[in-house]
Amino acid sequence: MDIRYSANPEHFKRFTTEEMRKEFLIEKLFEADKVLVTYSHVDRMCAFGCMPVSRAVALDDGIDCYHNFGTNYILERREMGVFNVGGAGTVKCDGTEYHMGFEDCLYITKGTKEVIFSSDDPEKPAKFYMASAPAHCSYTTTFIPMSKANHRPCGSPETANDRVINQFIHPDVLKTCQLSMGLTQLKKGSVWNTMPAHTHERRMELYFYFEIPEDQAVFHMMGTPQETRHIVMHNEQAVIGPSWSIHSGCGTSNYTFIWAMVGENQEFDDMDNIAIKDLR
Ligand SMILES: O=C(O)C(=O)C[C@H](O)C(=O)CO
Ligand SMILES: [Zn+2]
Repeated sequence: MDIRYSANPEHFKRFTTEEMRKEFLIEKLFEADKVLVTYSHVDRMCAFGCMPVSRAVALDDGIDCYHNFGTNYILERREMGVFNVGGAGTVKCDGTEYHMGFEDCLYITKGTKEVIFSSDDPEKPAKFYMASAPAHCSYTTTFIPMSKANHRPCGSPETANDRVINQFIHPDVLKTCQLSMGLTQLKKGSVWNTMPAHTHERRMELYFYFEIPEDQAVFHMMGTPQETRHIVMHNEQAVIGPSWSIHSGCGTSNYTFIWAMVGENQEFDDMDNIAIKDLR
């Protein structure tokens, strides 16, 4: 398991490119028949990736659960959101199967003992991207297709940020302890996400970028609004955004990303918006 301790904004000012990447970038989430996990000490958010190819793979495959989480199974005191960003596949939660196509989402409640991933076709394996945070009560495991999400169009072609924010794990859709998650799609020709930028001292945020063409990249902006830096991201990579940092990106093409937030509240619009002219 890859463990990340949190950096503060004063130290961040002096980070080299390599130090920034080591601290915040999650370079690899998918490897055939493995579960890859990054455990961030920012709000104890974890990013998981599982790509089952030749066999069904359990969530705790290769993970010493008691050593890393101090519990008997991973979701004993955690909740989890799952998005499929690959071919069709199935997530089995304590015996109940959820068949998931591309960009379908599943919320898995705290208390789910066994989670097993499989792909319909090894030639087109499913890729399950997951975010998980501590939870203190159980809600209902819920399958959320794109049709059930809240859709919030925003931006415009003139400012190259025409996009739709799709809120899947959100208080208007279902109850969770603290996790909220969604997927933002940029229109062709639009390259900026989350611009104008914001911070939210009340929540951290994890971004997972996908549908970035092989030869393209996203420049993910981080740092305090007065002291910004960037991390170059390639397809299917994630980045940890502490509460003090802006989180915005500019691609060399359009792309899609999944955001996941945890913290003090679940108020999506509780943001400290920053005017573009004030960014440094
Ligand atoms: O494109 C956007 O803008 C977003 O998707 C914003 C994220 O959802 C976010 O940062 C929520 O706090
Ligand atoms: Zn945000």
